[in-house]
Amino acid sequence: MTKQKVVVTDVKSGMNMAVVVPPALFTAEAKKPPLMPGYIKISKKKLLQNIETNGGARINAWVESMRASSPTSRRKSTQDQSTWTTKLPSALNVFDEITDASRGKQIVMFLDYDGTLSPIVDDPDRAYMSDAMRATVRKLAECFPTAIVSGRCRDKVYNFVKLAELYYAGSHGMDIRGPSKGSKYKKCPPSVLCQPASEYLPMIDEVYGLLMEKTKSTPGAKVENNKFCLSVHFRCVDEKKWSELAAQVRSVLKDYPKLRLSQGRKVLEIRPTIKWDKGKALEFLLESLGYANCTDVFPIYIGDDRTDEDAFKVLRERGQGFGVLVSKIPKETSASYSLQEPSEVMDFLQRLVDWKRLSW
Ligand SMILES: O=P(O)(O)OC[C@H]1O[C@H](O[C@H]2O[C@H](CO)[C@@H](O)[C@H](O)[C@H]2O)[C@H](O)[C@@H](O)[C@@H]1O
Repeated sequence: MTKQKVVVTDVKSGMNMAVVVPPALFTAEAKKPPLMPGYIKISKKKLLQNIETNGGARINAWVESMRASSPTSRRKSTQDQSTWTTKLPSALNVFDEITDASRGKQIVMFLDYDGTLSPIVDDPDRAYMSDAMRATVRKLAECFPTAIVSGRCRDKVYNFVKLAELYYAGSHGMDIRGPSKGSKYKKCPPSVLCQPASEYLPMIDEVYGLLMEKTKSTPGAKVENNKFCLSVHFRCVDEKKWSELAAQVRSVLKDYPKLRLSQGRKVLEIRPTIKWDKGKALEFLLESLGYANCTDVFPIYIGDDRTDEDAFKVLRERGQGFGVLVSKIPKETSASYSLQEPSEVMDFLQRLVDWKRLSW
């Protein structure tokens, strides 16, 4: 029997899952045409009921989702690739269209860090950004207000980027600070601008301790404290141990209903259930910069991860600017354009700088 891949959101954990299930679990909805090659849209409620009653497979669903979050887990077919580039053209190929659309408007740049400005590496503590990328981002920030929006703790991402003239939104946007010096776009003092989850700090610290203890028996697992959220990395965990790790994380989180789980690239991300994400951070930053109700603002958000989708969606809903997804493989996304990897991101940023300097 052929198995099928579907994307659902776990209503209890809030986690997006791409799961592989046998056709017996599908409703008639599954017969509708797929959204993207290899994916089928079905009733989330029905699928979750089916999953829950079909062997109590919550942990299995997590593991399937963990597999799906690995870029190498999907084979690239020629059809996938051509659908992908038709649906999401390269931002480099349509550069003139982009600059035409922004004419007369204030471009504001939002950049994710891992996988966007720095290549994905095994050790999260060694995800360095190249000097060339740093120099490009520095020039970019001279041309446009620029913010880094990351799942990482703000101090940590600052220590990688090391540019004081930028805005930083760490912990998936739950910790926002303005430029500490040298920005002509500084509209506010360099103090902390927004920390909507500060009451969760003690809980996050407690859960960090529990997860460290619980996961220490799983070789390769790494828990990262991102201040207002936590990351449990499984990039270096043997795939055979993923269900063990998922069970360990689940056993801790079941006692913390005020925390939710989402997923990034080979990482389980734990954060407060508050309605705040990278999309809200983008809106907050636009407001701080004085562009809240402006029609002539043109935000560009570049990111590679599921958590960046919240920001892409906000841009679509506002009908302003656009999102650029950094990915070599097809993904469901609300972004409008794509770039394949950080080196292409650097080329795109450099072209924006050159274009802006020509028009000065
Ligand atoms: O929003 P981001 O800036 O993209 O942060 C998301 C997570 O990025 C980091 O993890 C990812 O990059 C690591 C280094 O390349 C890689 O080892 C890991 O597998 C990726 O998931 C960061 O360590 C996490 O805390 C962030 O949540």
